[in-house]
Amino acid sequence: MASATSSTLKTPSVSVPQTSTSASTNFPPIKIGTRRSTLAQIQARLVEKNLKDAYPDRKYAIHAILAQGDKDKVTPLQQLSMGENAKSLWTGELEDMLLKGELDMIVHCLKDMPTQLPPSLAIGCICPREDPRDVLVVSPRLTSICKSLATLPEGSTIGTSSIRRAAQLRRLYPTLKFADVRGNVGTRLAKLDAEDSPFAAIILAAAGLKRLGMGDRITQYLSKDSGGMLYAVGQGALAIEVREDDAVVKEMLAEIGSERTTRACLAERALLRSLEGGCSVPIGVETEWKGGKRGVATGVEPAKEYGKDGKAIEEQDEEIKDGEELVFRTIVVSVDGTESVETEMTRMVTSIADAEAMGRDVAKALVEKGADKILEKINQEKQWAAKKALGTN
Ligand SMILES: NCc1[nH]cc(CCC(=O)O)c1CC(=O)O
Repeated sequence: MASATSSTLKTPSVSVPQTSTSASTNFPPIKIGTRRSTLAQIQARLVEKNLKDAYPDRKYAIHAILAQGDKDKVTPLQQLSMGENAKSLWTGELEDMLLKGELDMIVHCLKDMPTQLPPSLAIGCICPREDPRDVLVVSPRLTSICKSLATLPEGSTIGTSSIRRAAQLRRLYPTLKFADVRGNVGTRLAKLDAEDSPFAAIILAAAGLKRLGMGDRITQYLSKDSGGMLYAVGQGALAIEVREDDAVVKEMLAEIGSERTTRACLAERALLRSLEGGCSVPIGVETEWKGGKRGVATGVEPAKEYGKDGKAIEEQDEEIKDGEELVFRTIVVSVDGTESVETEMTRMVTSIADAEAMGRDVAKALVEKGADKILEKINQEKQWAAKKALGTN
């Protein structure tokens, strides 16, 4: 992000108070909401810093709120996120506060945001994406002999609560076992490191570890070409939720959003929205901008380094170049890993509408290849499991 001195303040179309008159500093602070975890608070500070660089004369205040999903550590995630609860579990309180004006924006991991937001709330911007990949973190007991999924001892137990992660790995590594591991990133690492830990390794998002300054725990980066794993829709990107009618805050956020990340992530979310029937869909994606004038393949957001304080070390948010195309890969896998459907599509994406159309077309391509049958079966199994848990079956 631009530093405070070098940032170019474009003339906003609405009046964003930002001049260095004494009046502007008297405006109430912009209230930034976030969850209470260390990672959530680092992410909120990152957004605050980017806003400060663009609008140095405004004041900001971070409100870290304990979410329902953080309080309940017992109920299995799959169950907590069923039906009615799906939308409010992590963000319900924060959204209520935003609607009441007690907050002006909420910083979210885009991955955790439902594809449909409550009425009168909207995504104000999507910030430059961190590394979107999943990673393998091997137990310290094994790191000297195991550097990858392929070299883990047969029968090893991998900690992950994500059916997307487990299903993709079952497909390629049928001898591995999987078990739930819950809690924030620090808790999961502690469970892996414990003397009596049942886990040989866990799977985490690179983005969270890097933002926490714990990138040194990464044993293997996973991708289609390494380990055969595609990431979750929106993984690695931060999204800012706002009141739809708050023109001032939206205008401010336009300064810190990323065109590249926004188009790639909105394509991913349009795909998910097209496929889901009320339940979360275990789908892996990989999006990448390729070609154009630079002529080199780059990630969605070229590798950006974060310091231990979570601040971006290097500025990196170039516009999309002429001729650059979005490569969009997907996989849908049955829970047991025995059935799978994959697609790859490459297209010029010159607007958000283009991006969303591409996402919908990718969904069609997946359905044509039979992904709907895999998803239908998963939804049936989930509903059955939920009924059983509630004692109605
Ligand atoms: N499901 C929890 C969650 N939500 C976002 C991240 C990581 C950061 C990100 O994707 O932006 C994580 C942790 C993880 O999956 O390892």
